[in-house]
Amino acid sequence: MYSKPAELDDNSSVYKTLLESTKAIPWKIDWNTMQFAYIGPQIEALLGWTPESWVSVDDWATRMHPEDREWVVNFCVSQSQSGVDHEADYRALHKDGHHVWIRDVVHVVRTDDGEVEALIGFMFDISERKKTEQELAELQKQLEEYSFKDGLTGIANRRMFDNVLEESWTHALRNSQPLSIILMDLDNFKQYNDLHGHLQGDECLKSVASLLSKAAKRSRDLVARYGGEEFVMILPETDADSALTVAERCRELLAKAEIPHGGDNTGPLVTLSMGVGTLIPSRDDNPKRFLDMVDQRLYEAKNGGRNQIISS
Ligand SMILES: Nc1nc2c(ncn2[C@@H]2O[C@H](COP(=O)(O)OP(=O)(O)OP(=O)(O)O)[C@@H](O)[C@H]2O)c(=O)[nH]1
Repeated sequence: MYSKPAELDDNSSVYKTLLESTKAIPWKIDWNTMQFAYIGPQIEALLGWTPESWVSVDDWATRMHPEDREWVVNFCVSQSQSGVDHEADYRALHKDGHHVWIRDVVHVVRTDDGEVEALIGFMFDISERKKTEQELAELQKQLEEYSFKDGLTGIANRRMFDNVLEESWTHALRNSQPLSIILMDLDNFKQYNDLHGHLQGDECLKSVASLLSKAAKRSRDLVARYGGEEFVMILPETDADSALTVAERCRELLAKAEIPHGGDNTGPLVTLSMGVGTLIPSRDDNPKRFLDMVDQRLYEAKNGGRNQIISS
């Protein structure tokens, strides 16, 4: 039978020093009593609780974030009962009340006849790693938002518009429902920029985006920035009369906002030209042709003297 070399016993103080000088915190739990047989003194520096205060597994479980406790305890108990080494990440409670992210890596020690005898493990402080992970997740979220959002005005961008149009088209086709689109373009905006400066131009675009968002009231309506000084609205399940009502509401809201233009040969206020289109899609149509038709109406509105709505 294997017997431990004598120098291992002699070296036990060396091992103890080594264990207690690592950043990872060693511990041992006796399986029969569920009591801590040992925990490294480093635990106090990490969590504030003295080593002596870790008496039983209950101390371990109660010093855990309530949202983590149930699954971590259940997981660790079931893995240990099956004799499987395992690890778990959870938030441990610091004595002063805040939480510290811990990774507990657990080895199940068994007797020669296979009975679980003890659990030994190391706790690692992974708060830095978790912080980085959380920051990355936050950045990812922002990136997703930026890629579907127009950076200047905060409303949906062209990419979002393309996606929503595709989706609304399919829905309308499947359910034989009307779909409306309003294309809008600010009048004489080049002159506005020339007169008031590009920054003021940007402010104007932001105000228009905000008031258009108020004009589209249903949750499935979408207002997007289509391009420079062009905006677009998708109005699902909306017939021609209702779409015209929304377009008129846009014009009224802009008139009420009274954004001064003041260019030569323009009215005193900023205005919009609009093309409105409605159809119940059939298999012979496609979204691009529909958009071209609405764009043609916008063009007519411009040619007809601007600040007007062409809907048929
Ligand atoms: N400030 C600002 N101006 C923009 C932005 N995007 C486009 N524009 C300006 O919008 C103007 C559009 O000019 P045009 O296409 O000639 O149209 P317009 O002067 O509005 O004339 P009509 O459409 O015929 O009424 C250009 O001067 C662009 O520089 C932007 O993000 N910010």
